[in-house]
This record gives sequence, C-alpha cells and structure tokens, in this order.
Amino acid sequence: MTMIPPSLLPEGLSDRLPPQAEASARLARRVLDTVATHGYERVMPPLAEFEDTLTQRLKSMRAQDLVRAVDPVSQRTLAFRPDMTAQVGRIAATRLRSAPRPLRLSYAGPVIRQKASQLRPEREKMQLGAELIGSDSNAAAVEIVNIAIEALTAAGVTGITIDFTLPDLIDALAAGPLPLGAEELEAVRAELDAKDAGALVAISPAAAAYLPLIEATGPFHAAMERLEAFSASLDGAIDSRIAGLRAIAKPIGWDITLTLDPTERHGFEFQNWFGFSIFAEGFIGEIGRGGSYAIARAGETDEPAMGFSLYPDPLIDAGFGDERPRRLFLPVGHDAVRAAALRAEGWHTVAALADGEDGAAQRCSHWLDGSEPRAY
Ligand SMILES: N[C@@H](Cc1c[nH]c[nH+]1)C(=O)O
Repeated sequence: MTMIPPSLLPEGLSDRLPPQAEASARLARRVLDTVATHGYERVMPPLAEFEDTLTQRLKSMRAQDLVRAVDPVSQRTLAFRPDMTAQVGRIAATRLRSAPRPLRLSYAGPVIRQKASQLRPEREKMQLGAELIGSDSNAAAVEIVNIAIEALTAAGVTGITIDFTLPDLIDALAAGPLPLGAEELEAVRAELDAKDAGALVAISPAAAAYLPLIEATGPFHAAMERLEAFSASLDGAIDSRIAGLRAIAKPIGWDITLTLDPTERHGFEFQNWFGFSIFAEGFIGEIGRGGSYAIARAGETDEPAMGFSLYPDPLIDAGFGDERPRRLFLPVGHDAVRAAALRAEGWHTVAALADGEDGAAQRCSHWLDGSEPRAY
C-alpha cells in the first residue's frame, strides 16, 4: 500500500498561512463593509448542497464542473458550491421569496470547482460578492458595477480595468437579424472566441456578417463607435444594448480603464444581456466578474437579477493587504492593565507562558518594560 504523506493535500487545495490568511480576511471584511453601506445584507449559504438544487436555479451551471459526493445520510448526490450566486438565487427564490424587491444580499466564502482554470492551479477559491435581486435594468447594472469598483478601491486595489461584454448577443443576433443554423452558430461562437477573422469569414457568408464584432473590441469608446456602426447597419437592432452600456459606463471614474469585448463568453455561463470582468494592474486573469441573469422559480416566471463576485486570492498571493500590526512581548509578571490599554491602542501582544522566553523569536518588535514598550 502506498502511504500518503501527512502533509499532502488534494491537487488544487492549499492552506493559507500567516500573514496571508489575515490579509484575506481583512480584504473580505472591507469589501463586505462597503457593500453593506449600500444596503446589501449578508447571507451564509452552506458549503455543499444537493447537486440538483445547485444546478437548476441558474441556467447552464453544469454538473460536470462540480466536486460531488454521495451523502451517506440522504443517499443523494451532494455538490460543493462552485459559485455562491446560485445559492443566493436559491435563497431569494425560496426562503426570501416574499421579501420585498429589489432584494440586496452579500456573501463571502470558499467555492470549489472540479477543474482549475488554465491560469491558476487552485480548485478552491475565496469568493466575495453582492447580488441585486428583482431587477436587471440599466440602473441595476450601474449600481452593481459602481459598488464593485468602490469595494475594490476601499480595499486598496488600484489600476482597475472593467471589460464589458454582452454574453447573449450572438444568440440574440442569430435568432433575429443575422440568422444562423445551429452548427453555424457553434462555429461562429468558436471563431469569435478565438478572434479569428479569417476562419469566421470562411464558415459561410451568413457567418461573415459577424465580422464587425471582432473589430468592436478594445478600448471602450473606439470599440463602442464600431459597435454603433454595426447596429446601424442592422437597422438599430442592438441600439438598446448600446444605450445600456453607455449608461453603465457614464458614472465610472476617469481612473478606471474601460474596455469592450462584446462577444466574450468565457466565464459567463449564465449571464444574459450584460456581463463584465474586472482586472487589476499587474495581475493575470480576472479578479472579479458579474452581470445580469435570471433566477428560475417553481411555477413562476424567472426573476431578473444583477450581481458581481470577486476572487481576491491572486491579490493576496502577491502580498496585498499585508498590514502587520506592531507586536509587543509581555514578560511574565507584566502589568496586565497596561497591556490591555496598549492592545486598545492597536498593539498585538504576545504573553510569555514561562520565564526566559524570547520575544524576538515570537516576531515581536518590542517588549513591555514596566509600563513602556521598548524596541528590541
Ligand atoms: N458569480 C459569477 C459572477 C456573477 C455574480 N452575479 C452575477 N454574476 C461568477 O463568479 O462568475
């Protein structure tokens, strides 16, 4: 029998150690506090639930993406949550069904996926976010995008880029002004994803009509002008979406870089008319994502919603949020009242358990000499 080393964790799962565990919690706290000031109240869904309740609520949450196990109690398949948005949707559609709308909820916790992404090896990630349930209007999008920016800024993130997308644009065009057969549609999606103009044109003349969308990518204002020209060539077929994007972009500060990638679908499995990805300077891949979606409800029409999720682990790995408090060593017999007063001033204290302990070895910069902290 092969022995599993006691330190080995399953692939893609890892420990967070000091000081990063604290930095991660601090960043989560700042984001949650910011969204709370805009009326978002926290929910705490469980780490795992029945697989079907996780996959049914949001369209295209796929069972094969989940880490699953059979529950010995119910004999049913359980799945770890891959995304808390689906759980918030379940809560909104069931236990908070009759709560007044719009309903504003926030969340934070780990999520687990079957496979890691290409960019990062983790299967477990920290997720923080906010969901606005009951509307997917332009006003809802303005609120969500701006709160996401405010929360990241409050947490100290700089160099933010927001990339807008229209996740269901291709489907809407294919079902309307630029018809495509089912196979053609798949091929068009693949080539737009690859941004391969030559391959797109080679599919068919109908597919070639989608070419302007590849060009409507990049810095926001120039890309929007190209998207507007494309809409004009289709008798204004996507004018309302363009107006939506303009309304969302308008209040965003000059210090945020805006880009447009109207056909980006990666990571937008359930979002419909609007989606956005968040990037921070110096970090590969998104640190957050959001958009509009619909929550399925038993015996009723779907409910519109809008939200965002942040994945702060890359920031934490890079040492972000590492604010080390001053550490003070308290020798045996120290003045406990003075120590409490110093803690109230922001010191972190480390009390000796026995004579002869070395405070410096406990990473203390100071020790309590009578009533005064003294540097080592
Ligand atoms: N939870 C989604 C983002 C999102 C939140 N609300 C709507 N979309 C994700 O992580 O991809």
